[in-house]
Amino acid sequence: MSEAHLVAGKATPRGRFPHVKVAGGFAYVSGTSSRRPDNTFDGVEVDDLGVTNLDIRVQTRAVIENIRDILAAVGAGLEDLVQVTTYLVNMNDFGGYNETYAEFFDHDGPTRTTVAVHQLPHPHLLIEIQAVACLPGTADRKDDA
Ligand SMILES: O=C(O)C/C=C/C(=O)C(=O)O
Repeated sequence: MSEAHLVAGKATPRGRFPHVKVAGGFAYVSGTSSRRPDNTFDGVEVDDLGVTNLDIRVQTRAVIENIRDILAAVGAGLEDLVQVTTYLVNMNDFGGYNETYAEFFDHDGPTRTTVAVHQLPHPHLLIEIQAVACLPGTADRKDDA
């Protein structure tokens, strides 16, 4: 038994899949980017000369905040995350990503894996994160007992 959710107010998925699926006391969040509901992106600026500047810190923050909003729709929060997989298009961005990540999580946070991939679904994207949370109030959580 599982329950798929499209979350109002978040960017519409670019394909036929939900933002998050709840199953077995866990919430599985689809790959999430810095895309805004109007399909523009946080962490993307075009200057007066038409040069596009991409900011890994701004994108990382926006991704995590989008995941926070998606989790809120199923009654969970960033503190409930148990596993995170991060996709970067360039490992040179690891430092900026890692610094911003540390503003949200510590060593007691979710397990994490970070990999570099050839491309993400839009050329302005530097980062995408997929995550799993353990829902509050489920039998798997010792701290709810
Ligand atoms: O929603 C986005 O902006 C990026 C994520 C897309 C996917 O992960 C996907 O289409 O599978």
